[in-house]
Amino acid sequence: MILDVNGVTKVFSGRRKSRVVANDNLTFRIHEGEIYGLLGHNGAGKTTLVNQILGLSTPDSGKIMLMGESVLQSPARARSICSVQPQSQVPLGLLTPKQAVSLMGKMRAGENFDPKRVEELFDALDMTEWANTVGEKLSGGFRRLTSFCMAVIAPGNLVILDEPTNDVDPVRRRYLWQVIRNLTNDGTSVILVTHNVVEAEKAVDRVAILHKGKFLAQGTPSEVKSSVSNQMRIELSVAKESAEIEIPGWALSSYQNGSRILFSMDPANVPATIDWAKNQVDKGFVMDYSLSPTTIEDAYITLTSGKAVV
Ligand SMILES: Nc1ncnc2c1ncn2[C@@H]1O[C@H](COP(=O)(O)OP(=O)(O)OP(=O)(O)O)[C@@H](O)[C@H]1O
Repeated sequence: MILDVNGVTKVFSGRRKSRVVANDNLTFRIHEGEIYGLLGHNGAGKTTLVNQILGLSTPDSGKIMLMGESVLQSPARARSICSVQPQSQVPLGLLTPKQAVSLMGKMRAGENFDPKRVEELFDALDMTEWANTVGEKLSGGFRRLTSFCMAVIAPGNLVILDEPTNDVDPVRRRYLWQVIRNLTNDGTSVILVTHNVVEAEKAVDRVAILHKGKFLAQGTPSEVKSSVSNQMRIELSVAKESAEIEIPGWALSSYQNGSRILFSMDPANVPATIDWAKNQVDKGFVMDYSLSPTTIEDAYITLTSGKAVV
């Protein structure tokens, strides 16, 4: 096992003697070669948890063991076992991606650093063309990819990636997930910290949903989904954002975000749903629709809103 987090609680003091329970009795384990998704809204407690795994802050109670030893007893060891891509952009200044990634490789691997690995990584992410462009002239996406390469050039046993695909285009996102999967094939474990539930569903082996410091669900994406429902969902793009679509009788729950509307339904009602959706398109109320089993995004919304959404 790489990481064993047991009953970790961290409390901050807020304004006027208030207390913020940023992590509330969190327990989970990560095995070799596993990608573990940590999902949660802003302020859910993800960074607080990561900082404690890295030995940058101390739990008020509970234990964190990294590869069999307590982080508390040896925070420096924890930082050498973990490689991190922070959420904020790394200030590259006048360094090029090639210089920054090579520097990090030399710092982490010393004499074992192989410069060919930098070329392989840039090639895998289709960024060779930008390898020698100074940081301040790079787009946000290439800066993010450079920061990702710095985290994985000489990875520790546990790689922690905080929103690694922010600003990255869809094609390179796919390349990036492939690089991550290849890392895990060599036994490296990954914690993926993200708000992007849809993307995480495809990438992770197991997932935890963190909300207001507590885990609301943990397991494989299928386990988390089935803990909430085994329903179907229809997603609609309405023609006008202001359009108010009447909630159909078969809808078990509904959710609207701008021009996107989701309804959940019992699988037995799929034929009626398709007829209804075609009718909405014919009337010009709906631009298009898609029908699918409920996703982890639905489970996430249901769990974190406390409401029966799709
Ligand atoms: N040093 C601190 N002092 C007081 N409160 C803090 C401190 N650090 C975090 N908090 C509070 O703890 C809670 C969890 O914060 P945390 O940064 O861990 O959330 P997060 O899930 O990483 O959020 P985001 O996705 O926005 O980065 C928040 O309510 C935050 O205001």
